[in-house]
Amino acid sequence: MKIPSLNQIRKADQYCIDSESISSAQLIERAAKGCFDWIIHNKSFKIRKYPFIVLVGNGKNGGDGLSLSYMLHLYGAIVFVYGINISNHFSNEFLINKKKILQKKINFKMINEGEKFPVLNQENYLIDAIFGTGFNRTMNQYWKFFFHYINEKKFKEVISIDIPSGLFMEKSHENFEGIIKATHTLTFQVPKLSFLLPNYADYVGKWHLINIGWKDDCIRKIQTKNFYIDDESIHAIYKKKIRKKFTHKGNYGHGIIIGGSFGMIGSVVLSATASFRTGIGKLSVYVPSCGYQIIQNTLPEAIVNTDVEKHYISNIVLSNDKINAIGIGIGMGFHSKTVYALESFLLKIKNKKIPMVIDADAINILSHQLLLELLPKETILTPHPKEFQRLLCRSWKNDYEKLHFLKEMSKKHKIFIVLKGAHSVISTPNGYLYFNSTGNPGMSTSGSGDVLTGMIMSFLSQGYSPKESCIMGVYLHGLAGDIASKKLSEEAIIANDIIHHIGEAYLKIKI
Ligand SMILES: NC(=O)C1=CN([C@@H]2O[C@H](COP(=O)(O)OP(=O)(O)OC[C@H]3O[C@@H](n4cnc5c(N)ncnc54)[C@H](OP(=O)(O)O)[C@@H]3O)[C@@H](O)[C@H]2O)[C@@H](O)CC1
Ligand SMILES: Nc1ncnc2c1ncn2[C@@H]1O[C@H](COP(=O)(O)OP(=O)(O)O)[C@@H](O)[C@H]1O
Ligand SMILES: [K+]
Repeated sequence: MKIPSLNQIRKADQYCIDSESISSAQLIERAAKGCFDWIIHNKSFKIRKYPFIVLVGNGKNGGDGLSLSYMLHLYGAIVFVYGINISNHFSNEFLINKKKILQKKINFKMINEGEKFPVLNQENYLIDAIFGTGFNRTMNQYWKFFFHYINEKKFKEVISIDIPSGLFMEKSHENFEGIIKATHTLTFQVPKLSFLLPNYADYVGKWHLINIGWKDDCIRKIQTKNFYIDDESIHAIYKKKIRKKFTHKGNYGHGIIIGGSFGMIGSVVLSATASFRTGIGKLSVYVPSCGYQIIQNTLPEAIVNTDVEKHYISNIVLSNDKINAIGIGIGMGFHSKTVYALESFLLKIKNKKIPMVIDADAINILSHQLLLELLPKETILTPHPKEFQRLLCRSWKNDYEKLHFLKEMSKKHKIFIVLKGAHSVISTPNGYLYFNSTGNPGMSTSGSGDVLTGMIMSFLSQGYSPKESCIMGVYLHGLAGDIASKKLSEEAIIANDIIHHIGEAYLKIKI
C-alpha cells in the first residue's frame, strides 16, 4: 500500500470529488460515515451510556467532526460539540455542517482564545477533530495549554479523526507539546508516515484505516517511495512462487548459515530451523566445532561443517557445493580471529554474486572495522536500532532523521537495510522504504531476530530477489509472531514459537 505525501492526499481527494462529481462536503460526509460505522460496530463502545465530547477546528477536519456529531446524535448518542476557534478562517465544510447540527439543536459552544477552559466530564468519549492534515505550524501557548488540559483528562477513549490534532503527518516536531494523545486514530484511506515511527506512538494510539473510496486508477497514478507492506503486496510476490508439482529440493536452493560461538550455538539452531520452515531446499551450517553435536541433535536435516577452532570461528570455508544464499553473523562473537575471518570471507566472495544477509555480531564487526565498502551490491543488513547506530557511528535527533540516514546508507553502499522494530522498515539502494505491518511486542524476545535472518536467507535461497526476500521475511515473521501471540499471549512467546507458527502464517497468505 502506498504512503502518499500531503500534496498527493489532497490531489487524490480532489480527484475523487471531480471524478464522481460530488462536492467536498459530500466526500467529508462519506469520511464521517466511515468513522461513525467504525464506532458503532466497535463492541467496546457503549454509545447510549456515555456521551461524546467532540472538539472541532475550523478546517475540513472540523467538518468531519461536525458531520460525525450529527450522525451520532441521530443514532441516539448524547453529543456536546465545542468549536475550537484557533484560526479565524472557517472552511465551507465547517460552516455547512455547523448549520446542520444547530438545526438539530445539538449542543454547540465556541471556545475562543483567552477564555476559561470548559469543564469536561471524563466519563465521556472524546472525539478530536481540531486539526487534520492541514496542521502546518506550531500553536501559541494558550492552545498548547488547552491541548495539555485535554491530554491530562482520563476520557473513556480519545478518538482522533484522520490524525491526532497537532501532529505533523510527514515531518518531525521540535518537542511534543500541543499534540492530542489519542487512544484510537481513524485515518482516511492511507497510513500517514508519522504513524509508523516510534516517536509518535503515544499520540497515535491504535490506528485504523477508513476507506473513503479513492479509485484504483487514482491510486495507481500516485508516485511514492514509501510503502506499507500489506496482504496485497505479499500476494503479488508470493503468487509468482507457488510450488509446481514436479519440483524437487534442488529448485529451492542450498543456503548456508555461518555463525555461533561457545554458548551461542542456539542462535544458529534458531536461524537454521527458521530457514527450513520457510522452505529452503537444502541447508548447511558453518559453526565452531563445539556446535557439531548440538546442531546434529537438534536439527538432523542440516549439513554441519565445522571450523578448526572449538569455541569460535577462525576461518570460513565454503563447501564445494553451489551455495545460493548466505546468512552470516548470528551468535558469532568478536574474537580477533573471527573478525579477521569475516573480513577475509567478504573479500573472497565479493565478486561471486551470492545473495547474502548479515546480522548481529557481523554487523557490529562491520561497524568497528569500517568494512561496509566490502559488501557486495544488494547485500542485506538486518540491524536493530542500536546496531544501526553503531553502523552509522552516530545517533539521530528524531525518527525522521533516522529514516534519512537509513536511506543515505542504503544508497551509498547499494545495500538493503532492514531496520528492525515494531514497524520494521526496509530501505532499498534506490531510496524506497517499505514498512512492515505485522508483528507484536511479544516478539521482543531473545532470538527472534535470529529467526528473521534465517527466514530472509531462506527466501534468497529460493530465488526471491533481495527486496522480495526482505518484504516476505519481515511480513511472514511478524505474522507467525501474531498467530503465536494469539494462542499463547504476548508475554509467553519465545523465538521458537515464531518458528512453530511459520507454517500457519504461510497458510494464511496462501491464495
Ligand atoms: N474534501 C476533502 O478534501 C477531504 C478532507 N478531509 C479532511 O480534511 C482534513 C484536511 O482539511 P484542511 O486542509 O482544511 O485542514 P485542517 O487540518 O482541517 O485544518 C486547517 C485549518 O487549521 C489552521 N491551522 C493549521 N495549523 C494551525 C496552527 N498551528 N494554529 C492555528 N491554526 C492552524 C489552518 O489555518 P490557515 O493555515 O489557513 O491559516 C486552517 O484554517 C483532513 O485531515 C481530513 O480530516 C477528509 O474528510 C476527506 C475529504
Ligand atoms: N514491539 C514489537 N513489535 C513488532 N515486532 C517486534 C517488536 N519487538 C521486536 N520485534 C521484532 O522481533 C525481532 C527482534 O530482533 P532482535 O532485536 O535482533 O532480537 P535478537 O537479537 O534477540 O534476536 C525483530 O524482527 C523485530 O522486528
Ligand atoms: K484530528
